[in-house]
Amino acid sequence: MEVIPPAVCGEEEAVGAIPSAVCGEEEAVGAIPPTVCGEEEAVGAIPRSVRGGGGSGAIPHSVAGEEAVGPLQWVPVRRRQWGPFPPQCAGRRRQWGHSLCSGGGARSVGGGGAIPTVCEEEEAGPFPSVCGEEEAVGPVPPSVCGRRRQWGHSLCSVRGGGGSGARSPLSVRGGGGSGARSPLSVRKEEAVGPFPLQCAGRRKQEAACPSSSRFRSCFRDSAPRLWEAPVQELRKLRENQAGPWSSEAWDSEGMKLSSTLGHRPPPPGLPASSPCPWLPPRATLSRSPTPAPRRLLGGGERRPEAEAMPAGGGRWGSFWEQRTRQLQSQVRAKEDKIAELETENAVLLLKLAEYKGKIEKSRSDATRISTLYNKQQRLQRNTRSALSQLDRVIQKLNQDIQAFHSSSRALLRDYQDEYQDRVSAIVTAVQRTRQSAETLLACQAKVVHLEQALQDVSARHQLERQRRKALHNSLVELRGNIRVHCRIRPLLPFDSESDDPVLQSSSISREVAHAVDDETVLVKCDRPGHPLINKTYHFERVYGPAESQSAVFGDVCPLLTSLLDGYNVCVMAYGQTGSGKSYTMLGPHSDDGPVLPLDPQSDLGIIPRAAEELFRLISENPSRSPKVEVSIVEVYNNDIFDLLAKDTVAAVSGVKREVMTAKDGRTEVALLASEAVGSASKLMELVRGSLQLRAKHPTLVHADSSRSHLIITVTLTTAACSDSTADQACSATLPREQTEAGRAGRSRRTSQGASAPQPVSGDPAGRAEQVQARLQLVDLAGSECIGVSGVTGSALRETACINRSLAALADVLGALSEHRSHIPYRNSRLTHLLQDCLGGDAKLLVILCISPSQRHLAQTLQGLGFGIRARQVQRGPARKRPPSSQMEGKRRPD
Ligand SMILES: Nc1ncnc2c1ncn2[C@@H]1O[C@H](COP(=O)(O)OP(=O)(O)OP(=O)(O)O)[C@@H](O)[C@H]1O
Repeated sequence: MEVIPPAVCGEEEAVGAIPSAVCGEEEAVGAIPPTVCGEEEAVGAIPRSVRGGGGSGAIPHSVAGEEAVGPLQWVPVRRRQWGPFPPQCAGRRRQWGHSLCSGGGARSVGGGGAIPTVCEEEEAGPFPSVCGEEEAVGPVPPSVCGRRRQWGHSLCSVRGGGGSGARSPLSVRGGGGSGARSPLSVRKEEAVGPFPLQCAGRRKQEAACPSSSRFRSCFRDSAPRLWEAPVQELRKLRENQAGPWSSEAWDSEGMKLSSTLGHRPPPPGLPASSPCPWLPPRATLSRSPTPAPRRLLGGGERRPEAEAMPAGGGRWGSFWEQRTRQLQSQVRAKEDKIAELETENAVLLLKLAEYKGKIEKSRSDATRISTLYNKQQRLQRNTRSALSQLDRVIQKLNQDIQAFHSSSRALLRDYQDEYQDRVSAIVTAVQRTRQSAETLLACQAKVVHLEQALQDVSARHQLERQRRKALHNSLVELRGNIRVHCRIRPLLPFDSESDDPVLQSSSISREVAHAVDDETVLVKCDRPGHPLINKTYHFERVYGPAESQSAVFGDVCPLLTSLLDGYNVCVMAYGQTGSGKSYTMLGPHSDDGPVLPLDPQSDLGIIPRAAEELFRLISENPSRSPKVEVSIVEVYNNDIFDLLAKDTVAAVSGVKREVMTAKDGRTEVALLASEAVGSASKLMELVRGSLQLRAKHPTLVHADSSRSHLIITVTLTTAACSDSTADQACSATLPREQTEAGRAGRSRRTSQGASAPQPVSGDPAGRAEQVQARLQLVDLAGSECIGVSGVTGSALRETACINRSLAALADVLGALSEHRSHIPYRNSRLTHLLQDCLGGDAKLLVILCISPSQRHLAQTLQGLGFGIRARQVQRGPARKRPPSSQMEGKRRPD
């Protein structure tokens, strides 16, 4: 912005004629000339930051002060138009100013700014001298030189040689090289061209600058405000100079303006006495006698030419011409400066865009950073909360760990204590175990020794037992004793059903009979109100409740061998009702009766087993082929019924028969039906048929009680053999003891003159000698107590007959045991029928069946007494049956 100094204005008025160029500038004071507007726009467009930067070293000191003051003053605004000045240029300006103001000495430097003001340049006077000084000063700054060159006829044209290598500030900044120019600087130079007039070039630059219109509008807004202070000051000066200038006022105003603009030495050609270098010396001024009132020139007004120029020329004319040229060159310099500033402004705009882009980028970065920061904050909050939770968890874990450690230590201590205790206990136990092991080894040695000794003793005991048995059997054979085996049946359900209520309520055991061993029976006589009495009974064999049918038959089997050897054999089951007689002789009750063949696990009794064994033995020696005949009778109510015979008249089975004594002394049933059988099954078939006819009646004790004595007689008729042959045959079949006993018996009987005839080798009539042996299997009816069995009527009579017949049997055994002269066989048809077995030479085996139940104790004791009595019978040794021819001549009377 160009402002006309007041000094100049006053001077113009004093002169009376103001050069046109100056007038144009004066007009610009009121109305902004286009050129000035362009500069103002450039000023207004300069960013504040850039302006601030321009003051660093390159801008005179007044810039900073005025910026701080507020409204821009005219001088600082001009200085600010220089914009950012390179430091090196600042130094050159300083030199330049020094050269320009060489007459003033240090005044240019003392102005505080490195750049000489336009006023100083205006006051520089004729430039040839300046140019000479400038050349002498040194290289002109490229930017300055470049601009000077463009102006051509300006003072820079004078120093054109020196500026040949100069560049505009942009070119210097862009490349700095001598030939290289930035496109921007080139455009500017081309646009400006030879500087004809400042406005033309500026207008072109404005057109080239896209923001010039915006700058202009901005300037219009800010120009009045910017100009207000200088214009006011100028008006004040002119008003003050309305009258003739006094020397004091002149000096005062000059000094004031000089101090305002900066204290600089006056330009060459001006007297040093002038207080203001802008004003001519007071003495050289001529005042009009009637000074015209001072006024400011408005825009568009033109000072009359007569007033503009001094009338006479002369020194003032040359001054004004020089002044006009100076101002024109100054205007051109300003125009050039404006272009430069616009260029710089464009550059700054580019920078501004760049900075805006950076700012946008920075904003986006800041936004992103802010987002990240927020995320980080949230993450930190989450992390803090998580850390706090984790911290609490860690604290809890630490507490748990401490508790665990404490408990672990306690447990460890307990474990160690327990471990020590256990170890000590184990050590003690090991020591004891070692001692025990040693003791055990010693004991084991002893046990081995004792076991060997026991085995020896057992072997000796078994041997002795066998010997004793053999001796006992020999004794039995020699004495002719009746063998008595006792069998104790198990307790059965019906035993408890009919128990006495008194017994049921008491703690007395219901089982009173026990098999102590295989030869001893123990009976505990424990009755309420009576002392306990234990009675033992010894028999040849005692079977406990658990012993099977096969075990019982095992002791019967040797008698079958004796049967085949010609001995009469009788197996009789004796006992109370329900004691197991029929079970022992026949087997479990069934409607079909015992059925062969035998199952090894079968419960069949002695009769079916004996039948099968008999035919098995016969089959083993087929050379002898004995004839087997079977007869079956029952003694029912003291009558003998032939169960194999059938009364054709009465058409009933079971014919009553009578017992008779044969010529050989044997008792026989007259007209007894007998059937030859060739097999065990045939034999058992007859047995089953007979059992269908056998009298049975249920009682309170036994639901299937037999009411008769069943006698099955199996007669074996075998061809007789000589003694030697018979002995050989007998020795082959009989047990050794029996053979020996038989020999002993025969020898004894023979020596004693026994009536039994000896078998002969032949029959004088030429008939073949035959030997008969009988096997009688007797299932006696059970003795019973009438009060217990609860029978009445015919059953009562049956019971009475049964009891009487059994009593007769017991009497016979008693008589035999007591060796009475009279044996009452005929007191009962049963004893009469069994006379040969009881008192003869038959091998008699009585199987005494007893019940273990407390309820049957009396009958058990009675049965055991019968067995003991039977054992006491000494009938002499058993004998083989002689041949029939010998038997005919020997009849023994009853
Ligand atoms: N040793 C035993 N093992 C299993 N049951 C047996 C035994 N002895 C007998 N019994 C059973 O006892 C019951 C009576 O037996 P059994 O018919 O043989 O008596 P009993 O002496 O013949 O009687 P009665 O003289 O009245 O005919 C039968 O049901 C029988 O099965």
